[in-house]
Amino acid sequence: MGEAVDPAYVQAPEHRPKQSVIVAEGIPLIDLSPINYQQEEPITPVSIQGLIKEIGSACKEWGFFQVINHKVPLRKRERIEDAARKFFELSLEEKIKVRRDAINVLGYFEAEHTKNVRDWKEIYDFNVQQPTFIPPSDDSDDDENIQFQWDNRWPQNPPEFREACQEYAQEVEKLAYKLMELIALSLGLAPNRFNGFFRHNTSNIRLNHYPPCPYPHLALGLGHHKDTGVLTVLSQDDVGGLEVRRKSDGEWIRVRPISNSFIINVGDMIQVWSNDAYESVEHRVMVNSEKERFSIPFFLKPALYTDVKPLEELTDDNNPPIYRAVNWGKFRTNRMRSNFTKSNVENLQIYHFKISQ
Ligand SMILES: O=C(O)CCC(=O)C(=O)O
Ligand SMILES: [Fe+2]
Repeated sequence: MGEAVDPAYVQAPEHRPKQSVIVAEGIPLIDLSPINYQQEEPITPVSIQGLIKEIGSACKEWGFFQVINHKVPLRKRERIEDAARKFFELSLEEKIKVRRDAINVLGYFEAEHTKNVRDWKEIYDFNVQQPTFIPPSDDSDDDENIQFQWDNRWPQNPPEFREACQEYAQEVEKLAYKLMELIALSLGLAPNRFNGFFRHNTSNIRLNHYPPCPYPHLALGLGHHKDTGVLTVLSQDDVGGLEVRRKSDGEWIRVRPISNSFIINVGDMIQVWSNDAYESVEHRVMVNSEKERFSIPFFLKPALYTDVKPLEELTDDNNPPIYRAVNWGKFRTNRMRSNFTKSNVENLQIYHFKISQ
């Protein structure tokens, strides 16, 4: 990545980062110490009314919050961070041995596009569960319906990479399910209401590396987007750069790094299940010319065969469903194609599933 500006990375003027950064009050900070997410039984709502309220209003007002006292062991988090750093330090030649391609959707990739502009980053993706592979339902009207391969592609180096990734995945997954119980309760649902959707889940973890960028005022580490899945649990380092679109006024707000915390955000599927009670909110990542940055999102995602539609308990005559069913496998496949290269068509977005009123 030289000094000359590569037009592939240049954002349209309205999407370029602003020089002044608003940190303001920022997204809500929620203390999870009232729950013990290690226990197997669903949480009992009585003792945690306050927490459920906080989660509910954070989901409604921001779609984002930050959690502390989450009980994911710091040691495991540091271990995967260290493995990620060592992996990205390898030569490009080494890294492309596990490079993603049009069929293998997991592994290393350095040419991601978001909304058809190239992101200033490199990534590594792995699935949390080795899938019992269930293809998106037979789709004869879709001539681009390719059979993707979902096998994890582990690099040889650093040697501890695979173990570090898998250990961390287990811990962060437990946290994600506990958060789903809290979110269910905050919507007035039974805590285990969402459990059934994740038996053959397609959850994945992404390692993000944003190298220093010589023209940070023109490019973005990651262009503005919404997360397509159910829930994201993100670990960011202390550099900062993540910005969230504030719902109240549309301003971009910087998320302040807090050590040993996680950033949680609602994805498109919660938006559909909740019939817009909780919305998936836009976010993006700024880069800077001095420091590289690392982040590790865990994306909770349902089984490929899941039809996601507004939950019956949350809809009635006065609040009719505003979405038709979204088949997760098809939605994901379609989006995956568009992340791969620059294309001339608009990406499939969740609003395309809105029932016209
Ligand atoms: O790097 C970050 O802080 C955010 C990453 C993100 O939003 C994503 O990978 O979807
Ligand atoms: Fe994201």
